Amino acid sequence: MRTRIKFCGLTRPGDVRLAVELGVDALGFVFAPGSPRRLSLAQLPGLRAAVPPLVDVVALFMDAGGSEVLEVVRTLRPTLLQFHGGENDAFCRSFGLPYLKTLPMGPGSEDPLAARKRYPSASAFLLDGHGPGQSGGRGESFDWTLAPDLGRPMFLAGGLNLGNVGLAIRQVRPYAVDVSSGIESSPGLKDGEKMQQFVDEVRRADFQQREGQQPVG
Ligand SMILES: O=C(O)c1ccccc1NCC(=O)[C@H](O)[C@H](O)COP(=O)(O)O
Repeated sequence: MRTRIKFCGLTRPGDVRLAVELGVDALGFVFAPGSPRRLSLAQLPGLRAAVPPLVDVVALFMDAGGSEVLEVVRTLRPTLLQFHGGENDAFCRSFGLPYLKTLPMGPGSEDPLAARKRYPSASAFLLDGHGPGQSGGRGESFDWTLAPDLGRPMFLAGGLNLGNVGLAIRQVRPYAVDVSSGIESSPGLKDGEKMQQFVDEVRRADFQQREGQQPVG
């Protein structure tokens, strides 16, 4: 199976267009308070217009109120929601869209096998490197040997970059990899070269898995 790719924290239509050209499967747009990647409603039409069919548009929230989520859903028309905070399953599913639930994997985090039981409606889980209650997009990795089979598609996130994503895929075999700061020149501004190289590394790791090859170098 090929590893799906989600780029998170996009803020510019040009970055969106390049991600689409590179074949990225899902694009994450951040609405978390205090994030350097947080978008205003005014930015959304231009970003949305840059996404063609068959690419997922993911709206990411962290403990937002229902009215804020609804306003973004109306304006952005996401295909998936991502909840990063302490939202419960009833809230996450109340918008009538499939959702991803982020599970923190940093120090002090709950066992993900216990945490997933509280989200029976989640379409997938995203394991991220930060601790409970913290924001993401900070390049924090975690011990991948702690990533269990959650019985649903798993997105691996936290500190991925072009230097480690191949190893992550070989070791964890996630459904998808999710990256934000590892493909940026500064928070919110994606770097075209890094985006391209990240995708190349994922494709290379998938090819090696398929062909049973050992990595070179
Ligand atoms: O990206 C943010 O600024 C952000 C703020 C608050 C909550 C979540 C946030 N991002 C979550 C993501 O999905 C990131 O892609 C994920 O944490 C991975 O980030 P990175 O370690 O920088 O690749």
